[in-house]
Amino acid sequence: MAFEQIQIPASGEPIRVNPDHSLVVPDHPIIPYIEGDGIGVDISPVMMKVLDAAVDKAYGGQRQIAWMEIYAGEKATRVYGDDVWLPDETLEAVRDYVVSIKGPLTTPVSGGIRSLNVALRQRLDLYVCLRPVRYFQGTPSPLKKPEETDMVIFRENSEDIYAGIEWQAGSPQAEQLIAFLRGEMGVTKIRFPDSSGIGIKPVSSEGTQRLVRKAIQYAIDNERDSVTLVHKGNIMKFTEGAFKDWGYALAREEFGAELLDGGPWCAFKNPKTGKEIIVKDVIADAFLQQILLRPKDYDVIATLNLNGDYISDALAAQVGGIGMAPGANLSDSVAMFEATHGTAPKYAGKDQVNPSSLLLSGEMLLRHLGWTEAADLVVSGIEGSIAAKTVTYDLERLMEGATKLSCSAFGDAVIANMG
Ligand SMILES: NC(=O)C1=CN([C@@H]2O[C@H](COP(=O)(O)OP(=O)(O)OC[C@H]3O[C@@H](n4cnc5c(N)ncnc54)[C@H](OP(=O)(O)O)[C@@H]3O)[C@@H](O)[C@H]2O)C=CC1
Ligand SMILES: O=C(O)CCC(=O)C(=O)O
Ligand SMILES: [Mg+2]
Repeated sequence: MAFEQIQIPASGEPIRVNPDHSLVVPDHPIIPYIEGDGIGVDISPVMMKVLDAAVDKAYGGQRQIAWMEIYAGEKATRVYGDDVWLPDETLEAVRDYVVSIKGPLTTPVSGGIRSLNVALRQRLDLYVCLRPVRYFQGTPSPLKKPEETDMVIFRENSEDIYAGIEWQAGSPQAEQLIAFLRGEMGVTKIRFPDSSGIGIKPVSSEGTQRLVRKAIQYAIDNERDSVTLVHKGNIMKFTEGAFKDWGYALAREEFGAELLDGGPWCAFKNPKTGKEIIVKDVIADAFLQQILLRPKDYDVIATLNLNGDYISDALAAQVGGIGMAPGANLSDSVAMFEATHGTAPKYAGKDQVNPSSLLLSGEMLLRHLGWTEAADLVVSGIEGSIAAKTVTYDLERLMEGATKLSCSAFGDAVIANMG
């Protein structure tokens, strides 16, 4: 395989995928990375340094990541030319090298380019956005008992209003669609038809089923107690309401769940442990207050794309903020890890922000490779740094007696605290 701009490291080998989707991971896997816009320049080098140190410490030089830079966002326009934000060879590399990691990418509000993050997820059909939310002892939190927040979000990543099918107010397309809706579909509820932009919200049974299947399987494999379908189905009946109905139907038909008290809640026995797993649902607005008041009631969360976006940042705040929140975009074979937060432009290049989101995304990557010893070292390094109260500005400003470290110095503290 030859690329135009991507340099393939001579020292590494690609990861391969077996027909059953399991990975064949060489000792020197080539891992593509996108540096990212804004604070990407701060956190990505720290992430690579920390992961390299963890792998070295865990395997004494026998294993090593061969990093391969690939390009998207502003850096891609510098490397490939003015209007190239997401080169085809970046998509090819993410697909063909199977496991990758990215920094955040800027999306302008209102006009300008569409989200490159959404484009990566859609074009590679990375249909699960997996965002675990856990508490690290000592992290400042607005909650009295932040350790009770322990949830894993499965956010549908390929459809919903987030797919970006929309037309600007006053455009010929918006006018044509509004005329069609009013003239041929009998729609009378568009309050200001002459000045409305229009967005479309596709939600399918196929998209819902594959997402909810993954969430339930995760609950089985990780011995979790419940899966909650979060939706706004009372208002958006045939999109969010259908998500709930299709999710419950899948739990019954594929996992043998039986109705509890006449339903719709249902439950089945975990085939691995015999323990009951409850499948339940909650309306999204109520959920946002319950995660603050009764976080212990929630475990694995399956939700639609936009809800998942909001819920990710809300839950992150409960355990210390989006500087601490990792994630992964997954298809059945390809995995692209990324932080939950964005490019935080006001901090770009200042070596200030918390790299933990990306470090913990890297920790998920190591675990995905089966390199659990190295993954555990990243966790212990972060735990040790927080316990020692040596933290970046976002945590320091909320802690008493803490020492404020730069982004890169925090990475060094994580390395020093491994073990
Ligand atoms: N997956 C992706 O690539 C994502 C990209 N984006 C994009 O990022 C851009 C900026 O979005 P914005 O809404 O400002 O959201 P951001 O997540 O970039 O930043 C919002 C605030 O969160 C805090 N924060 C973010 N990252 C960190 C960190 N690593 N350490 C400590 N604090 C952090 C900062 O808070 P404080 O000011 O209190 O210090 C920051 O001002 C947009 O273009 C958006 O589209 C957004 C989300 C995800
Ligand atoms: O694509 C973007 O710019 C924002 C994405 C986002 O907020 C997210 O995935 O959590
Ligand atoms: Mg978001």
